[in-house]
Amino acid sequence: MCTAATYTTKDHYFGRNLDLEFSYNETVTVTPRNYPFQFRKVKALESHYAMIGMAFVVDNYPLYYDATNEKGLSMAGLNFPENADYKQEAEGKDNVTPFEFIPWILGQCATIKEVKELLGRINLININFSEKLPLSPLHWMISDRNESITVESVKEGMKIYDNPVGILTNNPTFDIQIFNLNNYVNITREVPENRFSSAIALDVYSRGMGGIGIPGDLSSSSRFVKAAFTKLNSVSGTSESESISQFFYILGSVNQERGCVRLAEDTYEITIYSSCCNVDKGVYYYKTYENSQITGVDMHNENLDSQSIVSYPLIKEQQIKMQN
Ligand SMILES: C[C@H](CCC(=O)NCCS(=O)(=O)O)[C@H]1CC[C@H]2[C@@H]3CC[C@@H]4C[C@H](O)CC[C@]4(C)[C@H]3C[C@H](O)[C@]12C
Repeated sequence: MCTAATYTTKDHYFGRNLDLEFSYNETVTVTPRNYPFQFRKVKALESHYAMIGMAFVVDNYPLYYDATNEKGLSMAGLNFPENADYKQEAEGKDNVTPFEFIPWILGQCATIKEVKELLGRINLININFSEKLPLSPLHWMISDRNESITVESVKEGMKIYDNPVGILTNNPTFDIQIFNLNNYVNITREVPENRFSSAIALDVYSRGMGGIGIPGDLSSSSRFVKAAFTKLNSVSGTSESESISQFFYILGSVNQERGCVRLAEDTYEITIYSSCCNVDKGVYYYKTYENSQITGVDMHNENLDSQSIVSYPLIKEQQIKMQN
């Protein structure tokens, strides 16, 4: 499971939780403008927008999970089992594999408007990265500073949804996730009134009772509701520190704590990392399951005109600041 989110204060923020039972050794990776991006079927991008994000780098190829380019366009891939359906190569289309999708879009587009143009020609094809790394079933959230869309390649074809909430989790398909919010029309952050019945006196004995009914479990449809409510009601100062703190609280509202979701005898799904990218400044912040300190990588501290990718291994140990 995973959750992706956007948030706006003075600047714009994009990030995600990666929830999984293991990790691939992902790194915060900057791809500069002149790194030649090879693709299996379409022409290489010899020069393109620079990007920063979380990637598993294999044979000098960054397999991005989520990233932001220098224009502030961002994109994240999230699990979409049973629903994702990739196609055969088709003539007259841009045939791009799912593991090339993030570089293909972020390399060339600055806005959602431009993304929609490219998506009109794209065909997500069924080619594995390697035998060891077969395709994974994903769907994507793509966001610029003003809007977000959700992209799903399913049996019936490519679906592009406007995403007015700026949240994405996993199954079911996005139309159902959005429809499901109707069931929570009654939820409020205000002190609730007794609308149950005037025949009985009901007491608001605790703060937060307007939220009773928001799901607290870790299923993907429940996380969608919880994260949407938290994000849409978020209030924070506009400084960098206040913005990213609030952002990590939004993601934290749907954290997976070890022990709560068991996959096998000794295997539990956890939030491996949470990220928050300031898309205006190109700074990628993250926390890991064991390291609750925020670590940052600034893409503009790298030479963005170079040809070589730069990767920072995650700092995973807990950082404790002793006060005495
Ligand atoms: C598993 C993750 C989603 C997290 C999630 O939702 N976990 C719940 C699992 S469960 O639903 O609960 O069982 C997703 C998100 C991004 C993915 C990588 C994208 C690049 C690359 C694409 C290649 O084609 C295959 C290897 C590759 C490294 C991918 C591996 C894996 O697929 C990643 C990490």
